[in-house]
Amino acid sequence: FYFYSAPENFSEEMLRGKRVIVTGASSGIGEQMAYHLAHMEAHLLLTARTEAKLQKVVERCLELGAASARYISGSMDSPTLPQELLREAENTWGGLDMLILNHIGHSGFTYFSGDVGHVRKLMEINFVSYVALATAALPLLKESEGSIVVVSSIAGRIAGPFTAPYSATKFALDGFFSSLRQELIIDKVNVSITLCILGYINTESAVSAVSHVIPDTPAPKEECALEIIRAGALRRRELHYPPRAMGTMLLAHSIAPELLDSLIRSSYRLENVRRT
Ligand SMILES: NC(=O)C1=CN([C@@H]2O[C@H](COP(=O)(O)OP(=O)(O)OC[C@H]3O[C@@H](n4cnc5c(N)ncnc54)[C@H](OP(=O)(O)O)[C@@H]3O)[C@@H](O)[C@H]2O)C=CC1
Ligand SMILES: CC(C)CCC[C@@H](C)[C@H]1CC[C@H]2[C@@H]3C(=O)C=C4C[C@@H](O)CC[C@]4(C)[C@H]3CC[C@]12C
Repeated sequence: FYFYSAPENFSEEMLRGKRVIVTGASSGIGEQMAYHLAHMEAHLLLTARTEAKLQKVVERCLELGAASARYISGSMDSPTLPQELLREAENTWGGLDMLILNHIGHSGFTYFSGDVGHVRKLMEINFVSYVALATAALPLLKESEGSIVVVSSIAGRIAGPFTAPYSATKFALDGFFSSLRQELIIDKVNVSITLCILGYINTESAVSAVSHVIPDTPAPKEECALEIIRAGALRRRELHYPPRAMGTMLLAHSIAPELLDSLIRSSYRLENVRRT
């Protein structure tokens, strides 16, 4: 079924000494992934825009036991940052084992305003930079038989209201990386691609964007971060987290998409959506 067999059981030792890049590592799920990986004694190269936050995360990673930890700050709308990061990995480690693509640009939770420029910019940050990073990393990952982990969302499989530009960027990731996975298998290249389909997670940015509209309790970012690392290490095709809620949504979407759409609309506090 698969030309190589993936490991069945996860243990923290799988990450010991591994060389890992995490994007969007200054806050939220990316920050939590950095802490888990540090505890597992991985080598870390972190990135995001805010240098002051990255400095603190790197410090904490070293306290937690990271084999090494450094950062490069910059915005993913810069076309040179992906190559800069991979050059750093090659120069300091001589290779790379895992690339975790997690960053997103800011997007509101509201009716589509008609701002096409915002869509273009978000595509650049949330999608094109992922392609550029994976492209720059592929030679190193081929050598190490490493892994690419792409953090996406249920909003990248099922489109709900108020996330049109964001959803588009996440659907694009699925199209690109699912096609690339097929090509790697055809070419017998042993680099795994894991797509993470996440539900509502309790990061500061998500809670402040949607808690006035979405009454659900968000899932914990710490556990979410660990599940992403585990799925990547086990070379899984996809992660669904939280598993039961995402499983139910995806099943409902395939059986009765219109019914699910209407349930989603009726579960939101529409009167609280801020029109900009
Ligand atoms: N939280 C949730 O409910 C859900 C999250 N997800 C996915 O999980 C991932 C992480 O989300 P979450 O932790 O909530 O997000 P956060 O907003 O907490 O973190 C986003 C990270 O991206 C960085 N970032 C923002 N803009 C840029 C930029 N222009 N260039 C480079 N880096 C940038 C931020 O740092 P800085 O500002 O310093 O650059 C930060 O480190 C995303 O891929 C998201 O789509 C999926 C489903 C639900
Ligand atoms: C079937 C689904 C479309 C609807 C149900 C689940 C809803 C409640 C969940 C699932 C995915 C979630 C969003 C997400 O992926 C990422 C972000 C980016 C962040 O910066 C702001 C919040 C936002 C828009 C989340 C909002 C809440 C969403 C729509």
